[in-house]
Amino acid sequence: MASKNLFLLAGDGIGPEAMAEVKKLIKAMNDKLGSGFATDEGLVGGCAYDAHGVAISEADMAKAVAADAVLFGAVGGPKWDKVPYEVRPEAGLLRLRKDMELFANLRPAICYPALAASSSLKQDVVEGLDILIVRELTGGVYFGEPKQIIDLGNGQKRGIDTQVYDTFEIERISGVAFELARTRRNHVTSMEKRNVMKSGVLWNEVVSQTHKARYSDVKLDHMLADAGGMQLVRWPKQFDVIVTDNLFGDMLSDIAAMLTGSIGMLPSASLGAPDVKTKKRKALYEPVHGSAPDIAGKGIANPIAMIASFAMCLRYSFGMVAEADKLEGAIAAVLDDGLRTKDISSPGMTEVGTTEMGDAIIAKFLG
Ligand SMILES: NC(=O)C1=CN([C@@H]2O[C@H](COP(=O)(O)OP(=O)(O)OC[C@H]3O[C@@H](n4cnc5c(N)ncnc54)[C@H](O)[C@@H]3O)[C@@H](O)[C@H]2O)C=CC1
Ligand SMILES: CC(C)CC(=O)C(=O)O
Ligand SMILES: [Mg+2]
Repeated sequence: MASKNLFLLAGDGIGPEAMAEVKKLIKAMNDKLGSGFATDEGLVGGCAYDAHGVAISEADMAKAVAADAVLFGAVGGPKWDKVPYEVRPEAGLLRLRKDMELFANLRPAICYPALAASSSLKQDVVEGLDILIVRELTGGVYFGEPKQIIDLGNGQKRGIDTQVYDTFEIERISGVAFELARTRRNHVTSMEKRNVMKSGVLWNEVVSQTHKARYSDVKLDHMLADAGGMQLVRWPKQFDVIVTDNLFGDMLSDIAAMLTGSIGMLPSASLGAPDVKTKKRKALYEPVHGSAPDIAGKGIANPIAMIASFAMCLRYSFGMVAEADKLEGAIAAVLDDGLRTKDISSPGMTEVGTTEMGDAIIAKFLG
């Protein structure tokens, strides 16, 4: 069987702790199921800066581009707060997204039945929740130029970021959202701020045109992004697929994370366009959370977001749908058994560390 080449970038903070659980899972799949994964590892973020003075080396960038899929942990932390902006840890992740042209970031927020009572929201608000945020990932204010701080010479400085979207960027991300909606509950909500932003006006127009031209069978709603944030915590089950820009998608998915119990639960897939000849798409899989410096090194991080990101990798990069379903089922089953990391723990549950949670999920998956 041809190898499935995975490039692992664990990063900083809890990144390596969560990635360790996925490495155990990959080894178990190779040893017990003959899954045929070949892995290589590189440095990204603060650890890459410490080693090479950049947030990702050219050699590791080349490996990421060449891999069938990249698994990414998390980057950043207070240790690197003062490094030059261009080489800050987060720049490594942004470069991966941009250079690999990973324009579509899928962030599913699913409330596992066992966690419905432990959300900070009322049980009936989150029970059965299954929404998908489709975040545009290579445009908007994260990448728009100019992006600078200028000295105004009067004791004042001016910080500038630029929100830019072209028609094709909005068209292709809304196409992804409509296609995915057709496999779900056939409903897309587009979020922008057309009341204050020109890019929001264009976003709204292009999503509507794309809908009319190719996806009129899908229900489409438009919502201002601030109201969308409010509706997400008021009655999130009104949504199926949310499509939004890079910045709003970042913020709305952190909000959605708390509907599921913890940000330690939310996986994501960042996908490029399918290659015209091979149909393969570049892909990077990462938890929605960051490096969590406050809990790094304590062995208490929730590895579920990272493991569920690997499940998305099985599904989207390798077509291993049965294995992906089984892995997601193993996560649900372990939660049903009452196992909880600290972030999702509640009275009467069995609190476990990162390693125990990983081991339990792997055992269920193989069992
Ligand atoms: N994709 C990435 O690599 C991201 C990196 N970051 C970076 O991470 C650093 C910390 O950022 P924060 O704003 O604190 O966000 P964060 O997501 O790292 O942490 C926010 C809170 O959630 C908790 N948390 C996060 N993941 C968890 C997990 N798996 N299990 C249990 N608890 C978890 C943390 O302990 C913390 O209290 C910053 O340098 C930031 O730039 C932030 C977001 C994404
Ligand atoms: C570059 C990242 C640190 C931004 C972020 O928070 C995210 O993509 O979730
Ligand atoms: Mg974020």
